[in-house]
Amino acid sequence: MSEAKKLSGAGLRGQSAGETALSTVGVSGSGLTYRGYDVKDLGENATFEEVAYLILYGELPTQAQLDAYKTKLKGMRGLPQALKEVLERIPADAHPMDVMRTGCSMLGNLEAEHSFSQQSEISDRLLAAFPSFICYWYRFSHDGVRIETETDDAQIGAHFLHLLHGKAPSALHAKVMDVSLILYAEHEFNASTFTARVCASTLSDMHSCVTGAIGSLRGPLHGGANEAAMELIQDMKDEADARDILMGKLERKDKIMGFGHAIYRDSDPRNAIIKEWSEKLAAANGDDRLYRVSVACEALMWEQKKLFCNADFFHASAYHYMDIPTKLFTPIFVCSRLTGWAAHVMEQRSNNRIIRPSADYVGVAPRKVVPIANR
Ligand SMILES: CC(=O)SCCNC(=O)CCNC(=O)[C@H](O)C(C)(C)COP(=O)(O)OP(=O)(O)OC[C@H]1O[C@@H](n2cnc3c(N)ncnc32)[C@H](O)[C@@H]1OP(=O)(O)O
Ligand SMILES: O=C([O-])CC(=O)C(=O)O
Repeated sequence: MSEAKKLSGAGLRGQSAGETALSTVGVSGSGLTYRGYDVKDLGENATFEEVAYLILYGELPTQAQLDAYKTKLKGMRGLPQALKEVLERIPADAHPMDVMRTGCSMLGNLEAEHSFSQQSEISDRLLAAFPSFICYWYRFSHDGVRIETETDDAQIGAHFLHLLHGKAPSALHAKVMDVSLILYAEHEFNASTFTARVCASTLSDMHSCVTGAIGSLRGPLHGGANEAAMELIQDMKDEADARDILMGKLERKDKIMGFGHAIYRDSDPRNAIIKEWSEKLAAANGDDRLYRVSVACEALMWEQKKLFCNADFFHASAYHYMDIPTKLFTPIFVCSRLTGWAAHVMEQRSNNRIIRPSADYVGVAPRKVVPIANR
């Protein structure tokens, strides 16, 4: 078993910022559990709706609870007219993460959280509505169509692909989306979740917490890495080309997106799972170039830097094989991580003290204001 990564230095690394009962990350160097269940076990033996229920409500559902939950979520997919009008005004060249942020914020105006007793309803509503509003905006701004966001798909992953492509996905694509949503659902005190918790600690509303979290997830050092990884691999012709491109980047000391992790030491347990599905998609697709160059990148990064793929790297090829436009990669992460964010907000609220750390002052010594005419 590997040792835990040495955690110290800037970025609050290694400092406990609170307690959580939601997940463990890299407790023994690698490994990820949601409420005590290994993510691999969940990926193999549960669906995303079961995992969302586990994260938001504390236990895996019974069949009756799951059926009722799926029916409930299905009934919450519609968008208010005012939100559609806002989405229609956002230009096609906007970043979809900005669309998510605006959509979440707008829904907070239309369906505000007036009391914390509404927190579970609001979380379920966001979980159901996120795929609707990213696809509504995308299809309107790119194809000029106003889609109907209430599909009959039982699961969120299939529903997303259906809205995006205008037809129900294959069983393989629906399965991969479902697993992907499970992998991205929760990850302890990562940057976006911590953003949500800081916001929650002021006793703010759920939509504000989630809107802030979306902003944090957008950056390429966090969720935005899956898009950046796609941009890296998309033009690699073959394994040799992949090695040349990466060596050049390493010589220039560029960051390679989709590699490394703040907590894990020698692997991210989500990588092996999505990598396997990417390989299956490549085979089904009949063109495995993206998969092969990704494997070559993985080998070279380990050989040269002892850096491993995080959850984002093989998601790039997997999503591409399912015809998902690159700029929608990080919004899918949002559709999943909403579960973790919302559960952390609820956990923070249940035992709250405002999060307000201190800073080490490194500025100038105390001084007097010089009258403006003498400066
Ligand atoms: C779902 C997710 O959010 S997973 C993370 C997604 N983000 C990325 O893939 C972006 C690329 N990766 C990174 O920038 C980093 O690895 C982070 C942000 C994830 C973690 O950052 P840190 O905890 O500061 O990394 P860590 O302490 O392990 O870095 C050790 C060294 O490896 C280098 N390093 C880490 N990751 C990379 C990388 N992807 N490419 C090149 N060098 C890297 C660091 O620059 C550092 O070098 P230094 O000691 O010379 O400064
Ligand atoms: O934990 C982190 O720092 C980033 C990450 O992998 C995640 O949020 O899924």
